[in-house]
Amino acid sequence: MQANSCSTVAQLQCVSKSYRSQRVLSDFSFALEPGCVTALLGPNGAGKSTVAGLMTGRLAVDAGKVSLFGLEPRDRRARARMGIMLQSSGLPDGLTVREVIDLHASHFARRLTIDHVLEEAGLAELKDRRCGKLSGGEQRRVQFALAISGAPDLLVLDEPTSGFDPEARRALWQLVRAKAEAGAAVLLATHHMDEAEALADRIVVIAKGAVIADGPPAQIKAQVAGTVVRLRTRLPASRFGTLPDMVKIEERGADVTILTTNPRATLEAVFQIDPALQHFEVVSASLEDALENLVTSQNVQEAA
Ligand SMILES: Nc1ncnc2c1ncn2[C@@H]1O[C@H](COP(=O)(O)OP(=O)(O)OP(=O)(O)O)[C@@H](O)[C@H]1O
Repeated sequence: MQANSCSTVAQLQCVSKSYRSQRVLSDFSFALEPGCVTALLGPNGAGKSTVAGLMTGRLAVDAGKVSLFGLEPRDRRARARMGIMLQSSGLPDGLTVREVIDLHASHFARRLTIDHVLEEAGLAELKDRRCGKLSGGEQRRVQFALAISGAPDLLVLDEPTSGFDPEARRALWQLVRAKAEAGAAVLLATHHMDEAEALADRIVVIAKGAVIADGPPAQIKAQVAGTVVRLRTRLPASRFGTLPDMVKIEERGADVTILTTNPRATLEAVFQIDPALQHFEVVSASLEDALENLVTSQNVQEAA
């Protein structure tokens, strides 16, 4: 992905941002391309919402430049091409679902029809319900409906599926993919690995306000090349505390799970400690393990 590609939808160039004395982003650069879901992944407080806030013009940079469709992000012409679903945004309790979508969509020249939005967001049956009487998950769906109602070229979704049941999550993922396939650029801020893996064409991992990995989901996984060794042992996990190439270890009863970068060396050491070991398996690390590994190794490098 070329940061300066002419097809870039949104771009942060060498951006810095602090809240009072706390520096959240330093010299941060990042760009979004059309037709691509970019997941911004990272631990709590990494700066994901701050990146989304700067890109959408809700926050102002201290230094550096943000451009949206080649314009200032607060420019009305740029905002007209963007749909946003934030972590928290209230809906008017007294308006029905249809009324609130109608009201919101009326600000956009290129709006979709209300019936189309209701259908796409799976809200047709709830259209006459007052927003104050919706469940948390249903309110999130209305927020998604508002985000797509102006037929945006850029969709910014901050933790879009929080409060969703598994079926509703998958339904929203399908809708988001369809928007990207139709050409929209999608920025997805999340700390759910399964969400990033299911949805994203590209994952950008940030920790402490810096990009520590950027690539397709498979590449992020391969970058760590971690392997999980699972054991069932009678020994306490503390006996395995200093295995070679071990990234982390977890114990649940007799089951011990070890994330390692060298399964052969780790297993050889395990057998030396527990020669009677009968039950073990070796599997590829999940994206979640890969992320944890990346963030941990970044912290270790910083401490060195
Ligand atoms: N308005 C604010 N005033 C002061 N500090 C803030 C403000 N907004 C965010 N921060 C701080 O900036 C840092 C980055 O916050 P941000 O919300 O961007 O992270 P995040 O990656 O989105 O976190 P989360 O996953 O928890 O939503 C955090 O330490 C947070 O406490």
